[in-house]
Amino acid sequence: MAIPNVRIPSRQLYIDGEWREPVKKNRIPIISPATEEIIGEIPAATEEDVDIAVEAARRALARDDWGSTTGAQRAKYLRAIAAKILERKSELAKLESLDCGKTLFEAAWDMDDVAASFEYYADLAEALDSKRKTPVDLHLDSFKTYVLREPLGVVGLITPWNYPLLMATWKVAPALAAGCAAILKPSELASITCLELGEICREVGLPPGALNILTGLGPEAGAPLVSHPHVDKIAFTGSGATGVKIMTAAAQLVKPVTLELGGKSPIVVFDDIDNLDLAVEWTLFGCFANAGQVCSATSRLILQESIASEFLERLLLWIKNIKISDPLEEDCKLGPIVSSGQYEKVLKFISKAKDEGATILCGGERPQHMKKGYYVQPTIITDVNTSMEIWKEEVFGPVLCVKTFKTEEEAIELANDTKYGLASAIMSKDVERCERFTKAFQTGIIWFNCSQPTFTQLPWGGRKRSGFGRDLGEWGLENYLNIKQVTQYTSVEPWAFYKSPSKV
Ligand SMILES: NC(=O)C1=CN([C@@H]2O[C@H](COP(=O)(O)OP(=O)(O)OC[C@H]3O[C@@H](n4cnc5c(N)ncnc54)[C@H](O)[C@@H]3O)[C@@H](O)[C@H]2O)C=CC1
Ligand code: BAL
Ligand code: NA
Repeated sequence: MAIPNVRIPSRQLYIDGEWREPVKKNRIPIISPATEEIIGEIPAATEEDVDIAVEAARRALARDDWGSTTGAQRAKYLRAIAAKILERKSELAKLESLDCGKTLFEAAWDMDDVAASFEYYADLAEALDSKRKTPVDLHLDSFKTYVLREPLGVVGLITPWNYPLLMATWKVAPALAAGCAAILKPSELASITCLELGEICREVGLPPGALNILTGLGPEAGAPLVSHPHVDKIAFTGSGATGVKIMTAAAQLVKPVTLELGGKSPIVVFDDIDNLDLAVEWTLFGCFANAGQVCSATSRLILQESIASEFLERLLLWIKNIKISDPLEEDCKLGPIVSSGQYEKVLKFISKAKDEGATILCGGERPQHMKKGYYVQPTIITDVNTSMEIWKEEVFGPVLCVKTFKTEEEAIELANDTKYGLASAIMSKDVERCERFTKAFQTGIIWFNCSQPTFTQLPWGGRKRSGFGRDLGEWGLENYLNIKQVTQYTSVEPWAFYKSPSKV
């Protein structure tokens, strides 16, 4: 892909189909994770802007041009958005890469996934028309009933920085498909492409207020959305700590939430694998793609003892081939961490692991050849025990910790030895064993002989401290629908529960 010359657009908040300056006129600098320089700025919304956006969303729902649309009509908007994303793919990919530091190659992948997701939910929006009203046969003469699937209302979508436009799309696309009016609050660490989604919505003529985009800080722009009485639901992806705050605030209003939080996912490798290199490559990809800043990263390698030394030797050879560079450089496979705060946090995890007695088998530091930017070498940590922080806590960086096992039972116990429950992977050629692990793994996502491939059609979400609810697939759409039952008495006979006065 030729790297286009792009300018970072200077945008305002996207409210009611227009660009609007934040009431308090505050802005937040955009800091390049690759150079540490300020490369632009984004508007910073506050409570006042949230109020204006919620009103705009409510008006959109009350207006025929959004509130009375069929799924087929909404599908046209979603397809038009997908087409614009693809038209601007190389530019958007570069903006994403500049903003969050992911490699240009991965950013381009994200843009394909974004477009595919809008197209997928366009199909589901169309299909919704025939399911909008579903009769339920009670086999009774005196009652006729049906169930309606309606848009849930005004929804608040709070998203992270690791896949900025993709994580926003996983929520925006189904919310619009369902007919909701949405307010998106992307992460202050990477909002550029989400603001461009606003421009795309404007260009395709999405009715004003159907999607509003408020950039800004979590406590200033996210929290008021959660506690706003006219926001009917919050869908969140991000850290466990913020998830707890959101659930607590939403509970005061009995507001439904879905939470996609972090993980510390295992990848279990058995000695019967046919192809060692294949397993090694998936292990690397499972932990180092997107510089390890993936909620489902398989960051605990659980390795059968009989192949441990051979496997680790191969891992070290493969790691040498990972090109660490400016993420826009061709063939870059590991870019910087998103921000100085996250960078410091990752390095602290590594030094704590050392302090606790673990061995840094490779990496563990800033790569010597990168003088600027928040780069961390791909890191493998061994001699880990299950009480160490590095075994228990999500690092969100390119850090793999390793433990070995002898028996299948031991492997299952280690895999499930975590408060999280997002994903698990198993590498083995024994299909029956893989089936046993499917049952035993306490996670919402299971990968056999791979790690991380993610498809729009399949449910995405976790258990335990990884949260609840599912993005993607038909489950993603259900998040934004209100189920309403309608029961009609069709008989002319009296109900006859009370004694009728006419008969006294
Ligand atoms: N599950 C996942 O995909 C992600 C997990 N994380 C984890 O979170 C850690 C910290 O990253 P952060 O960027 O600080 O995550 P965060 O959870 O604070 O941020 C996610 C979103 O929540 C918003 N937010 C923050 N405080 C809020 C509040 N009180 N009310 C409403 N919204 C609020 C943020 O502005 C952002 O849009 C990472 O080190 C990583 O472990 C981070 C990003 C994605
Ligand atoms: N693979 C994208 C899911 C996430 O990290 O949130
Ligand atoms: Na950024």
